Amino acid sequence: MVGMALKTFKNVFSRTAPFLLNQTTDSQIPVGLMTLTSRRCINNPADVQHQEEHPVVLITGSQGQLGTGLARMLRARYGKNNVIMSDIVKRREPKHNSGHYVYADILDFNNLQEIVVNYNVDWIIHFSALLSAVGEQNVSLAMRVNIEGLHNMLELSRQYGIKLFVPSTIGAFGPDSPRNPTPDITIQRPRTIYGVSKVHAELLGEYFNHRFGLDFRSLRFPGVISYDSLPGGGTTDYAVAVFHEAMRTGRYQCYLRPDTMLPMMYIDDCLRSVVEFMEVPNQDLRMRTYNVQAMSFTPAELFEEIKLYIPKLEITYKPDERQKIADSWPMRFDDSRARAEWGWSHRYDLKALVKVMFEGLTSKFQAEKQASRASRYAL
Ligand SMILES: NC(=O)c1ccc[n+]([C@@H]2O[C@H](COP(=O)([O-])OP(=O)(O)OC[C@H]3O[C@@H](n4cnc5c(N)ncnc54)[C@H](O)[C@@H]3O)[C@@H](O)[C@H]2O)c1
Ligand SMILES: C[C@@H](O)[C@H](N)C(=O)O
Repeated sequence: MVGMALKTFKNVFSRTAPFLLNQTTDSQIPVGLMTLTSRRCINNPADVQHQEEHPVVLITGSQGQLGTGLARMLRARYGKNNVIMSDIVKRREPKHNSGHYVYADILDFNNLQEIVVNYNVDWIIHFSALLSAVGEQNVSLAMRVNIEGLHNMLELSRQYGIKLFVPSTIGAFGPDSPRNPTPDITIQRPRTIYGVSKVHAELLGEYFNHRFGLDFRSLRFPGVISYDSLPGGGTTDYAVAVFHEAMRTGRYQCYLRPDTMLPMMYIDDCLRSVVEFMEVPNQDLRMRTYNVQAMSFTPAELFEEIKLYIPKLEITYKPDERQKIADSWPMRFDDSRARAEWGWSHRYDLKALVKVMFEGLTSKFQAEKQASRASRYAL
């Protein structure tokens, strides 16, 4: 009886003040409650009215290409107050039509603890990262954000019993991997710091799962294409940039060769995959990391499809350092295990992607024009 009571106490206690129980040598982890009282205050945690039946989700790096859309999707599903967006930059969307937004530097463990405790976070969607092209420009920063930041997320999630999602990428494979198709489990020897940091995340996450029981989940995404948010400096960005340039100027200079085939996905499919994957019961997952794929195309194939909308589109090619990265990545993903084991299926193929991009950008540009006309009249 006493043993059981102690165990129950320990379980409850380890969720409320886990850093007092865990033996750790990590200097970033506070040694007592004093550290919490000295931290700066986050915005109105007292206002939080969670819908108890739904998880409270913290999104890191939420101002990037994927974060804003995911927050919208999760708020519609779990309630506005159950989703805490965070980043180190100011929010893009107007304050009045969004929910909680807090400053969170993923390199500041104490700040993360404060947020997790004050908002009673159940899930973390860890989006903060430096992408492939930007990472190669600043390897030290990429190592800090993508590797040290990931360590903080794992430790935080372990200590507070949080379900953790960390996206991986086609960039987690390298020239030694089979490229067409690339299966879930194969050789992974990437040649970018981005790819190395993602393999590191996959392996550490899986280790924390089998060693500590952490509910770690990861999906390897292809290049993600969206019209209402811009990509943050990856090798696949051309497939977004061409739509903007085609509609604004009728011209585009591509930094990849016309025959460079890469896996791609429309953002709605990508974000839906996160939600569906996170909702799979833990015991039903056979792996912690899965490939997900929608389509594969070359720049030449994409531009042909775009020319159905803009026949006079002028394309030139000037491959740069990103070509080498793309040449080492998968051409096609084998995502048969995600389809068979938890029901993944994409909805957008190349034709549907190009259609939705043109429709979305047309409305976006019209709205921008109207807003700028209105502000001119207001002066
Ligand atoms: N977009 C894609 O095509 C794609 C494909 C595969 C995987 N992914 C992965 O999905 C995740 C989200 O990608 P994205 O395209 O939205 O990235 P992004 O570059 O658009 O956004 C990343 C965000 O991280 C934030 N950030 C940087 N340093 C930070 C720090 N120290 N603390 C907190 N936040 C910090 C940035 O401010 C930015 O808002 C990344 O992990 C990325 O590797 C993206
Ligand atoms: C593929 C993906 O991880 C990202 N869009 C990049 O190119 O870096």
